[in-house]
Amino acid sequence: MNAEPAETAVRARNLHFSYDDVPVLHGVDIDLGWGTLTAIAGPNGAGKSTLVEILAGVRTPGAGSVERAGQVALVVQRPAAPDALPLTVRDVVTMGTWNARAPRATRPTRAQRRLQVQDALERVQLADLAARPFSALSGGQRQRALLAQGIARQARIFLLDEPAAGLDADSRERTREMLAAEAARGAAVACVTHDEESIAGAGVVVRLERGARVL
Ligand SMILES: Nc1ncnc2c1ncn2[C@@H]1O[C@H](COP(=O)(O)OP(=O)(O)OP(=O)(O)O)[C@@H](O)[C@H]1O
Repeated sequence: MNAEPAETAVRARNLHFSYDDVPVLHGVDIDLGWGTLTAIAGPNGAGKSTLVEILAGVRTPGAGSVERAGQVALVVQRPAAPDALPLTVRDVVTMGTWNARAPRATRPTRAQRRLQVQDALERVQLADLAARPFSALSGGQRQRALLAQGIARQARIFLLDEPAAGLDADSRERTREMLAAEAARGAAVACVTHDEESIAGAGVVVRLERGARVL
């Protein structure tokens, strides 16, 4: 059953973007559907990361529009958080439950937050590593911890930027399974990927070449 208010989670139209004066996106349209796993494929430099950052709202397009029908979690493999910060994996996931904007009466209690965090850690198979320093995780594990942070935050739109290199086959498979599971729960999931199996397993494949959609 799909209880979401709209079929489209993210709707972007006619996106243009330039770094300084170098145009890298030329009029890209993309829709991400609830309950759908979308693979964003294409050669190096095609503009995939830039597109995902615009969809997530961390970059502003030079022209075009983006509508989001839910909260977004952007998952990158090498987050900007300095490695010197003594955060455990559980701390990072718990940060997802801080919502200063919510009225006090609707904020989860400490016990509810603990359950949300535990559920999120289990869904990404990191419960065993919860007490580890976040900085000691591998790239794939960090990616899963950030996915868990989004789950704990109850984000319904997950955008992942997976670099070409760095994940072994087992890690790629785990990530694939988790993303498919979140999509099966009704989330909108989009993943930049060079992994043929991820592309084959996605419900929708979007392909960018030189800043334009070819699929
Ligand atoms: N911060 C930046 N400043 C200037 N140019 C940039 C910047 N980031 C990316 N670019 C350029 O914009 C273009 C698109 O880059 P982007 O990272 O979006 O592509 P991509 O498809 O994600 O590539 P990859 O598969 O290699 O990650 C490339 O030509 C890149 O060199």
